[in-house]
This record gives sequence, C-alpha cells and structure tokens, in this order.
Amino acid sequence: MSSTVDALSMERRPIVISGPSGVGKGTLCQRLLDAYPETFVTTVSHTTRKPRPGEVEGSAYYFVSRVKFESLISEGIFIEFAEFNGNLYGTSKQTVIDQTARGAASKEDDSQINPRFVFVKPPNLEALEARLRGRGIEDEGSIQRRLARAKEELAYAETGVHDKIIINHDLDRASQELEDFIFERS
Ligand SMILES: Nc1ncnc2c1ncn2[C@@H]1O[C@H](COP(=O)(O)OP(=O)(O)OP(=O)(O)O)[C@@H](O)[C@H]1O
Repeated sequence: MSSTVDALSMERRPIVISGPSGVGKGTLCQRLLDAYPETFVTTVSHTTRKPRPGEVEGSAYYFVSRVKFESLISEGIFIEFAEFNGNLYGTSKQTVIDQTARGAASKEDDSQINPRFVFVKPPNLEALEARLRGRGIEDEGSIQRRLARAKEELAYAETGVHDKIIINHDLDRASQELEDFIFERS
C-alpha cells in the first residue's frame, strides 16, 4: 500500500514517504519522530475505511464517506490518494499546510508545499512477505492483495518519479540513509 507518512524537515519541506505495505515505512518514521521529536510531525490522512476501535477522528484519520471522498478528489484537495482493499486513502494539501508553516504558506496557495518524495523498497518480495506475516495482523487474503499491489508499486517506482529510493534491508542503515537524505547530507 502506498500509505503515506509525512514529516517536515527543518526547512519545512514536507517529506512524503511511500512504499509497499509492510516495507517498514511506519517503523522508519517512528524512528525519526523518536530521534527528533521537535523537528518532525506527521499529517493526518483522509480515509473511507471504517474506524477501528480506539481510532479517534482527526487523530488516526479523518473518516469520510466514499461520496464525500470523491467530491474532495474533484475539488483537488489531495496531494496524493490511493485505493486499497476497497477503501480510499489520501493526504490533503491542507493538512500539510497546517503542519508546515502554521501561517507561512497562505491557505489558498498550495504551490509552496513542494514535497520531497521518498520510496521505501524491500530487499526482495520474500522479505516483504515475511514482514507482512511477521507483523501478524493480516489474514492470508490481505497478505496476497498487499503483495500483488507491491509488485505494481515497485514497477511504478522504477519509472523514476521519486526523489530518493531507500532499500530497507538493514533497518539501521535504511534509517541513516533516510536521515541523510532529509537533512541533505547526501
Ligand atoms: N529492516 C527491517 N528488517 C526486518 N523487519 C523490518 C524492517 N523494517 C521493518 N520491519 C518490520 O516489518 C513489519 C512491517 O513494518 P511497518 O509496519 O513499519 O510497515 P509499513 O510500511 O508502515 O506498513 P503499512 O503500509 O501496512 O502500514 C514490522 O513488523 C516491522 O517491525
């Protein structure tokens, strides 16, 4: 799944981190948040998925109906959106603007968002499958759908649309590479 986690660099340019479900995006982002709690924030996505127990509106997600989500698409509010497992997920420009500048970018002017796009790749599909299984939250059908989607996402990443591709093989190395990219050390 290309679920997206966004963080903000010191220059306040958003970082959009995408990659197949189970590749380790959440793990990598959590490491950044833990290491630099004053520097990074995450944005809240919209979804048509039903809330799970404990998920709070406006914190886990903005939960909306499909009709509402589709009207938001036609209004052009999303930086990116994707459908997975019959549910739509998207990151709105507004949530990024709210988190980015707290006023530096005008609410009407999304041309200043200018994100940097990072794609996280697994070392291979076998490793990805092992991570999905190891996480232990998906049933077999869901694992197979995620793997099928992963192949499409990996092919898309080959087209060179991202600013940086990081292979998450060794977690420490991948974390370091992500940090170096974000802080423009590489
Ligand atoms: N480099 C790594 N080596 C081995 N296991 C890893 C590595 N990185 C992450 N994992 C493990 O893989 C599993 C999936 O990681 P994580 O939940 O962060 O993926 P994700 O990309 O955020 O998935 P989703 O898009 O479905 O939310 C977790 O159990 C995590 O601990």
